[in-house]
Amino acid sequence: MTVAKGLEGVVAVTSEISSIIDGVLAYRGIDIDELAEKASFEEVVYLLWKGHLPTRTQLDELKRQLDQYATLPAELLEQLKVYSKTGAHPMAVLRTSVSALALYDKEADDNSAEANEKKAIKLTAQIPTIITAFFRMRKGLEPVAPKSGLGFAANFLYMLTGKEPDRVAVEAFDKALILHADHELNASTFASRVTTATLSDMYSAITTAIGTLKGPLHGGANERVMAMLEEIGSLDRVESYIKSKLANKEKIMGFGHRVYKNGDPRAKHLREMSRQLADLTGDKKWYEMSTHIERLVDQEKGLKPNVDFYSASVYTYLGIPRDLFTPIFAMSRVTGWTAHVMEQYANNRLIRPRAEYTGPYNRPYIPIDQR
Ligand SMILES: CC(=O)SCCNC(=O)CCNC(=O)[C@H](O)C(C)(C)COP(=O)(O)OP(=O)(O)OC[C@H]1O[C@@H](n2cnc3c(N)ncnc32)[C@H](O)[C@@H]1OP(=O)(O)O
Ligand SMILES: O=C([O-])CC(=O)C(=O)O
Repeated sequence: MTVAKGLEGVVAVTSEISSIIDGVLAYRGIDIDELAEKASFEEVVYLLWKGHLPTRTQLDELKRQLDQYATLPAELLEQLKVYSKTGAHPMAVLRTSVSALALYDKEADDNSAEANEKKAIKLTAQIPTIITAFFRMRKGLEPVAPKSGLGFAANFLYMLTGKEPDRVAVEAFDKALILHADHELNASTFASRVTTATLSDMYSAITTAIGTLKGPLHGGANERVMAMLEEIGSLDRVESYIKSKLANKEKIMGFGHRVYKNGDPRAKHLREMSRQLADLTGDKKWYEMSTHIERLVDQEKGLKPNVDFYSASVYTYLGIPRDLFTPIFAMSRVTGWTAHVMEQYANNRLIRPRAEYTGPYNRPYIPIDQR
């Protein structure tokens, strides 16, 4: 057997959803650079699920359904109140809450294409409500109910703060959601497909995916980037901090990638957004520290920033607390996960690789009294 450690280079499925070819990321064949500049998040969601861009009528209908399903079951809101007193991380709360949503959906175990399309909409609509309700309850505040007609990005910021956000914040946040929506066979998407391939249900697959995204080598890196920026604290401390981490062979969060070796095409958009928000807020510290780190890590290790690096400063400039960064990633990526779940059901085969056994052979069973 040849072992591909970490499954590097292994092509495990065929997919029509997103591609990374020669460092270019495309959703359904459309370059992410174009989508980031021209599309809205809802258009991208439709594109990922249906394979083509929506007409105005189709887009309005999707927005209507996202509004319709954004409210949470009352029982889950009660549960969230309990979770808000535990000190739990929002990703743990999101994982548990998405699993719990299945208990209140009569179609949870219906794996038909129609039921799965509806569940994809429900999950996408409800995750922002879970994140924001938990965030507010944790601060002793009442949750803010979703407001129809605001749009997905604006509604999240509204439910977070209780105030309608300004246009610049909405546009930046919408673009960040587009950039995070799908990414070929990344670890959490793969995990969701493994669960789906046993013919389990969509809620199980998305619960699996959230648990996988949470790790610091994947989506959890964005929160760690901000923790690092805060620990460094000022521009003049960047060089000694980074050089000493690298000398100790420690990883710098937000750098490196399994697939991109010459840079992640999403990072330039997030860098530019960080620059613009730094200008707008008049607080250039996080942006200047980030660009300095980027220069140093490239110079010392030849590593480039991934999607998680500049999203940290972007979300901070938008006033979003650090431990919501990965839940926000999940709130966008659930659209890609559900697209992959539906694609997997449509052409399923159990995913079951092999392991090369490296343990001992031919050992006798020793009775318990003789051990
Ligand atoms: C949305 C996302 O999931 S994007 C990725 C988010 N994760 C992070 O930002 C965490 C930091 N980055 C990493 O840990 C890695 O680059 C990964 C997990 C993203 C990719 O990992 P792999 O493809 O397995 O690469 P691997 O970890 O084997 O790294 C190869 C070499 O580059 C080094 N390296 C990779 N990333 C980094 C980093 N961020 N900082 C310092 N060194 C690094 C490794 O130490 C290793 O060096 P060595 O050959 O001297 O041992
Ligand atoms: O593709 C990966 O390995 C990780 C990543 O960038 C993503 O999930 O967006």
